[in-house]
Amino acid sequence: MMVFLPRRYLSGRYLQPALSAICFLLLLQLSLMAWGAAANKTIATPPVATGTINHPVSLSPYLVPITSPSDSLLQTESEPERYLWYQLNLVLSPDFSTDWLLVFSRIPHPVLDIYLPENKLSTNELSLNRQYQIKRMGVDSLSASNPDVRTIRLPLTSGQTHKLLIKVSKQSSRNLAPELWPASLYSLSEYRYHALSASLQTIMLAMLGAVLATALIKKTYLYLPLGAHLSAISLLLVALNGSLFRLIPYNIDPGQLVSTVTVLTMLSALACYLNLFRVTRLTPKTIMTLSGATLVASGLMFGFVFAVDNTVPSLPLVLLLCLQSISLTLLHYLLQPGQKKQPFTVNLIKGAESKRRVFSQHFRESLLQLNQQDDNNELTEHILDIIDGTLHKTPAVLLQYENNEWQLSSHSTKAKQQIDRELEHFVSPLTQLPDHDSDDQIHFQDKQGNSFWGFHLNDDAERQLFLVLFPGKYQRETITRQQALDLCSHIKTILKANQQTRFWQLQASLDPLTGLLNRNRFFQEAEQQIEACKQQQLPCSLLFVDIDDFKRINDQFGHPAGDRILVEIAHQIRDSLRQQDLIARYGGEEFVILLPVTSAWQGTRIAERVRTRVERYTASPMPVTLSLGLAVTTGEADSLNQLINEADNAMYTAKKHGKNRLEAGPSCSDLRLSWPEG
Ligand SMILES: Nc1nc2c(ncn2[C@@H]2O[C@H](COP(=O)(O)OP(=O)(O)OP(=O)(O)O)[C@@H](O)[C@H]2O)c(=O)[nH]1
Repeated sequence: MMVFLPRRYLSGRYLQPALSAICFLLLLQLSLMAWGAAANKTIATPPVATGTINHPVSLSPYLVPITSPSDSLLQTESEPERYLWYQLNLVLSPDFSTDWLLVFSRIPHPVLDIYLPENKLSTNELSLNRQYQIKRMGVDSLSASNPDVRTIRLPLTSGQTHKLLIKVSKQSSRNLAPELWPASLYSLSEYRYHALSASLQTIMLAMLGAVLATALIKKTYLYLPLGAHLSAISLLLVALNGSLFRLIPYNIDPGQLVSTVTVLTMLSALACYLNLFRVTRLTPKTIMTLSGATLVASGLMFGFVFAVDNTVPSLPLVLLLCLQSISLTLLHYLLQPGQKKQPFTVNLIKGAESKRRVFSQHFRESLLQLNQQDDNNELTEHILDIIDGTLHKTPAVLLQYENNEWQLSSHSTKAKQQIDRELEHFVSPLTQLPDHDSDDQIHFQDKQGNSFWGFHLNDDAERQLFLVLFPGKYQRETITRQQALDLCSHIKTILKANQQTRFWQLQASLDPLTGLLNRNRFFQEAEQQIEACKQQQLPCSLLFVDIDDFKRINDQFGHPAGDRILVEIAHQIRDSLRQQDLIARYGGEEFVILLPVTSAWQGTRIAERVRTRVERYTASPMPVTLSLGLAVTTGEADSLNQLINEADNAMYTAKKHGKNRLEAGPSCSDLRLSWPEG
């Protein structure tokens, strides 16, 4: 039962007192048993079996030892000292006239003769005298015609007292005291009951073994209630078979013990159902199955406790209990309770077949606005607004995975914190979703029964977007799964369109060979930057860059190799710039670089860095150098075109002065530059 407790109760603080209490109860039980055994010893003669209405006849677990048979005819036996004699008196209630069987589980004695009363003799049994017939069951008397028979039929007449004499050899092959012979007396119907319950017992023990093995292999506590239940029902079957009565003190009423174990069996079955409710994902079908089974289990229990009135269960009830145990075991294997350490049960739910619901015009318009969202944060904010408006304020958390990092956004701080706390348990199933159908979702359920639905929203490999909704507890969800699926499906469509638009916009802005900005895009971006700097009265510098003697490279290595070198040099230039600098391929082997918020002096430092990096770049088949021209904004009237012209002219001056150098335009006149020669 410990497994139903929250883990904090398993800490030392609670565990120690619990263990002490259990030890105390066990000690108490042992003391009572010892007291019972001691009290039992004071009874001189164990009771002899007698019949009543409720117990027509029962066998005393102790046979009464007698010094010699009372019958004078039996004293004619040779070597009487080799044998022990026992007597069993049976009184069969007048209401019962069925045949009775005396069953021995084991016969380790060379001689075991049963002297039966003479009435109801059958013709093929040996008659010794008028009063008794002998049934030889000892090991020495076994032969092909008398095989190992352990069961004899007793010719008992209703309402009469029967005296049974048992003669055994003193030595037994296993030195087993006769008092401990496992023998039982059954009516014929009881015997069948015994055989059936023995088979059931085997099945239950096999299931118990399988369940305990599963619990060990999976290292999970979740199968333990089932283990306890199967143990209880196995114990019940053992008790019903009668074997248990020989292991317990005589003064305990076996009927009461069986009743107690029966109630324990039913209670543990109920505990198993509760456990299944707790640890499995509850679909309407499972709810129906589990509720029905729990009702049957409760009905059985109340029926037994109140109607059957403290007696041993009937055969149909035992059969029902066993069937219930089998179905409980099957349920456990079919519903597969979640793993240990996993705070959630996690299930993949395949996408619904039904068509998407058509949303209102207003909703579609609000979704379409997603197209205009360039900024990621604005986009997530907008998605959250839509979910708020559409899903009746169902808490939602957006999980973004970008640059190996998870970012959470939500309008509900509580929901965000909850996901944040258990992030690793959420993300590992969520990241499996992109491999599934787009409408598939993950259903998480925590131990309190709260559901979480996880969806994958986009197909962008660099930036994955997931949505986790908190629809509510068990089946009392605020929204239907279909509503959530419809919404996600629409968001996915829009995000895809948005992503494609952005992709093509980006493609149109880039130079196809080098991947740098193209001229048009450079003009758009650079004009905005210059305008922004002008407003804040900050300088902007512009560099015009040309690769020296590129024709020679082409001529020597061919045009394709020239292309590769051009790309490599372009990347070398880009990598020696700051993040805010804009670089574009101006044409051929020429590049323009806008350096925002950069004075002429800072511009010369950056230009020099670019020049030296390319000069030192040795991976190309021949040394490559750059000629650069610098211009800087000086006042209100500066335009981008003017800057480019001035920097271009300065670059030509650099070519004229020997290449592999920087020349500054007139706008940088206050600079006193000193460049290394050639
Ligand atoms: N491989 C390749 N070559 C290009 C590309 N664009 C322009 N060129 C070549 O670059 C060379 C430019 O030659 P020029 O303008 O004479 O100048 P240069 O040889 O670099 O000499 P200087 O500018 O005086 O240092 C031409 O041969 C063009 O064919 C290109 O995309 N790929």
